[in-house]
Amino acid sequence: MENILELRHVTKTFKGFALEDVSFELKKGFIMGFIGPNGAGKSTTIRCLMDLIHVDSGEVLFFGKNFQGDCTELKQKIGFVYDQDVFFQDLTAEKNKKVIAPFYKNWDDQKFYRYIKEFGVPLNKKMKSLSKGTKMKFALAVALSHHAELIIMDEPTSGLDPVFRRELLDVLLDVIQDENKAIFFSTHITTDLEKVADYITFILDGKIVLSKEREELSEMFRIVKGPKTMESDIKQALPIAYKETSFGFEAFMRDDEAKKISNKTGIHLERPNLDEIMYYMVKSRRNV
Ligand SMILES: Nc1ncnc2c1ncn2[C@@H]1O[C@H](COP(=O)(O)OP(=O)(O)OP(=O)(O)O)[C@@H](O)[C@H]1O
Repeated sequence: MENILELRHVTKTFKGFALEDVSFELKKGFIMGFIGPNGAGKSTTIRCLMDLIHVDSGEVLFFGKNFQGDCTELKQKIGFVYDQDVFFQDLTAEKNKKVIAPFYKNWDDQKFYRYIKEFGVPLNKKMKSLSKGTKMKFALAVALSHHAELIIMDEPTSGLDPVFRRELLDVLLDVIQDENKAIFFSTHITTDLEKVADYITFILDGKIVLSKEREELSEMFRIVKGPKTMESDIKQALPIAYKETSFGFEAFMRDDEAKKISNKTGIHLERPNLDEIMYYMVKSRRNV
C-alpha cells in the first residue's frame, strides 16, 4: 500500500532542543494521531514536514516523492490546519475565503458553505472577533474544501467544546471513507484518538518512541497490580515503570513480560488506555 507521508531520519536542532532521527510513515486510507507531552516536538515535526522550517538532515516524502522546492503542487493536495492565526484578522471570514479559494485548483464552494453551515461559523464577522474555537472551525472548513488528499492538523481539537469535537471526529471518519486520503493530527486529547485513529505515533524528547497500529499498541502493554508480597517477582519481570500504591504496587510492563507472572496469586492485569501508556512512558523515559 502506498505511503502518503513518510519521514526518513529527520533531524532539526535548536538551542536546547533537537528532533533526532524522526522516522515514521502513514499509508493511504488511515488516520494517524501524533501524541507526546508538552515540548516533545510535535509542532516542530509538523513545521518540518510543511517546510515551514528546514530540516538539518533527513527526508520528508509526500505521495512517495520529495517535493523540496516544488511546494505549489504539493500544497494543492494538502489541507493544513495550523495552531496559529494564519488568516487575515481584519477581514471577515467570507472575505478570507474569497482571498484563499483562488489558490486552490479544486476549491469546492458548495462543500465550503456546507461545512460553514454545519460548523456554525458566522461569515460576516472579522476573523479577529471570532472565538478561538470558531477560528479553528473556519480553518477546518477551509482545509476540507479543496479535495485535499492529506489533511495535516496541529492540535485541531484544542479549544473546541466536546460536542463539536465529537462532530469533528465524525467529519474526519467521513473524509477517510475515501480510501485515497489520509489524516495526520497532533493532539493531547487521547480519547479522541481512541475513537478515530488507526495509528499512533508517540514522540518524547524529540525522538519517536512508538509508531504503531492503535490496536497493536493496546495489546503491547499491561498494567500489573498486586500485593506488596509480590514485589520481588514483579521487579524481576523488568517493569517499564513501577510505583507503590496503598494496596501494594502498580507496574507498567510489556505484555509478554506480564504474561510470565499473570498466573501468580494476587496478580491482576489491566489493559492500559492511551493516556496511561503515555503517562508511564513519560515517567520512565525508557525506550521499548
Ligand atoms: N524556533 C525555535 N527556536 C528554538 N527552540 C524552539 C523553536 N521552536 C520550538 N522550539 C523548542 O522546541 C521544543 C519542542 O517544541 P514543540 O512546539 O515542537 O513541542 P510540542 O510537542 O508541539 O509541545 P506542545 O504540546 O506544548 O504544543 C520546545 O522546547 C521549544 O521551546
